[in-house]
Amino acid sequence: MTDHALLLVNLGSPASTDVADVRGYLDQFLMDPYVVDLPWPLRRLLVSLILIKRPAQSAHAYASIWWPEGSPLIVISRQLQDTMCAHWPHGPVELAMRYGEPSIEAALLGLAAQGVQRVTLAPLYPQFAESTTTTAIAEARRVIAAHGLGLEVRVLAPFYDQPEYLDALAASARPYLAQDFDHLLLSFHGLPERHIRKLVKPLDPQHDLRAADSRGVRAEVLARCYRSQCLRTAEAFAERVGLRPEQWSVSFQSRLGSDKWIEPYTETRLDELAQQGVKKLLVMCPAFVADCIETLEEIGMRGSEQFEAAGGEQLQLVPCLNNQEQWAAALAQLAERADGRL
Ligand SMILES: C=CC1=C(C)c2cc3[nH]c(cc4nc(cc5[nH]c(cc1n2)c(C)c5CCC(=O)O)C(CCC(=O)O)=C4C)c(C)c3C=C
Ligand SMILES: [Fe+2]
Ligand SMILES: [Fe+2]
Repeated sequence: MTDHALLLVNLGSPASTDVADVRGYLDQFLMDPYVVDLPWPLRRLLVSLILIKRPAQSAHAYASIWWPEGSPLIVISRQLQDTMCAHWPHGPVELAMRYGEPSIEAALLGLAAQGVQRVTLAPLYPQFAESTTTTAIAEARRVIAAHGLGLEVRVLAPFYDQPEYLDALAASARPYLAQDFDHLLLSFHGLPERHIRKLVKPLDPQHDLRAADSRGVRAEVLARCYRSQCLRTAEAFAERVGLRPEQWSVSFQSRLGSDKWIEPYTETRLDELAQQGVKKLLVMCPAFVADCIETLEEIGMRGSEQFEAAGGEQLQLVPCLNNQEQWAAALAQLAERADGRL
């Protein structure tokens, strides 16, 4: 059977580092109601305000990490797509981005035109958020309905606690953990607290968005709480690699706007750790399966500078899973048993 495709989906990047391209990309991204969850007029106003200064700042940041072949996120995702072909015997392996190119629409239309009957949709986000997982699924659903595509789709659920993902993460980190280091910071992408509260409050009005660990979180709450899933990933990872509690901590990066985002903030932790005497800091970003502007520029460049200015000696960024063989094999196993509905 060669009519069962695997569709890898990640977030996306601007087409180039030109300010106009970055502005168009940010506009598409931030006008997504799953990302800025405000009614359209307020969303339009807020995003237009953000788009006054942000495109130039982001274009500068993208330019500092851009590769000759293009955006690291897209280039690495293409490499993973190639590697996955050897792990997916059921049909083509395609790549799509939620924003920008290659689009989910083009990918699904292309697969349908090739005679594909079934698609396993794999949003490449280990932890669940509406601003990542849900919007990717919603876009696939929209495309299929709009074009009347008769595709049978299965969805890979968030895999924050799945042994294959955690084992790949542990294997990728071990060479770095074998070196001399004082502390490991697991920096996850942040999220406005509101995004979590609206999903979790109806299930558990008392749910603690400042909790230090994920112990005791009920399964149905865990399934909706991005922050608890990040903590669960970190706890399971630390156990796998045998870290003592004082050797690691969790933080959340990339805050945008003036809303309250989940804490502790990575920026704050970088200063605190340096002030506590940490000299050699390792940073991993397990919410990202591919290196991107958020890891390479925000942590690897700006985070390093901040840590050193605060008295630290060296911040070493552990690369994301990227195109590592163990990760590709893990993803194939996860995709094989994907059974979520579109
Ligand atoms: C890993 C999961 C991600 C979550 C959750 C997420 C939420 C989220 N992001 C923004 C705003 C921005 N994110 C940007 C880049 C970006 N975000 C993710 C992943 C998650 N985002 C990735 C993989 C990337 C990298 C893209 C790349 O091209 O390398 C950006 C653009 C860059 C910048 O200007 O800083 C913005 C803006 C919000 C508002 C949000 C939740 C509400
Ligand atoms: Fe983001
Ligand atoms: Fe939680």
